[in-house]
Amino acid sequence: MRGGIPICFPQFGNCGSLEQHGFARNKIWVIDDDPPPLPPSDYNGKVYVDLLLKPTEEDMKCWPHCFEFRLRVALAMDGNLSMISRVRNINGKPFSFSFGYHTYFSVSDVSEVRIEGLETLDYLDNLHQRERFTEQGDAITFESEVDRVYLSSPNVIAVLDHERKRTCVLRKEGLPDVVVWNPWEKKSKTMIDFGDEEYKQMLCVDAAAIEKPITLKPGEEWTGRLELSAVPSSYCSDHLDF
Ligand SMILES: O=P(O)(O)OC[C@H]1O[C@@H](O)[C@H](O)[C@@H](O)[C@@H]1O
Repeated sequence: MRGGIPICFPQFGNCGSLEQHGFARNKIWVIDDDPPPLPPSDYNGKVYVDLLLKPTEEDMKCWPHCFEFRLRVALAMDGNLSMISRVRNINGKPFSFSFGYHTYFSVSDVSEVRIEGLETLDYLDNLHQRERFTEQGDAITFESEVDRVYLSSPNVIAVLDHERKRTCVLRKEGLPDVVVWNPWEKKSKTMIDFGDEEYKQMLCVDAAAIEKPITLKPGEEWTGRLELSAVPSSYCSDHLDF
């Protein structure tokens, strides 16, 4: 079974020596029982939890850098979901990492979905040895396998689901890249934790930092934010501030 928002850290994909998408998504995180409060400007009736990840001795063997990762997951009264990742270098030396919120969207029919906000951007195509192309179309639509890293994207992206008359809006900060992935029919059949037909009802649109890894000096902290909201499709894209 697949879904949710796995955290890809300290490596996105297979560009590096670590396991695919890094180790963070396969770890048990600890709940911080006494998290710092939300800033008053952000309070707005939100409920939140802070999850912490620190490297184990085993992690240090394959990635020898000491860090603290604080993930705040906040849910607002209007249903908006925010994820705030803070990575701090508590090491004596600088380190670099890549990162992604590997967000699985449930859609009515992927052939009827389009993404707005990525048109005209350059992307690396994972299906062509990461060769660089430039997006030509108006909006991104789907009729075959897609596995791309769109570069230097705007901070607002919309996933429009016509059949469901719903638009999911991604607002991001600190995350210049966007990965778009759907395995389509042939690849789905090779994935043991994925039904043969499940590609029709999903689409991954991941806010990420991949092309230019993040480097932190000792004591430095990086923040990457993602906010997801769902609005009726009639509201869409003219009202969005791309
Ligand atoms: O099977 P995994 O490790 O969860 O990865 C799924 C996909 O995740 C995407 O983000 C990658 O771009 C794809 O290349 C990859 O196949």
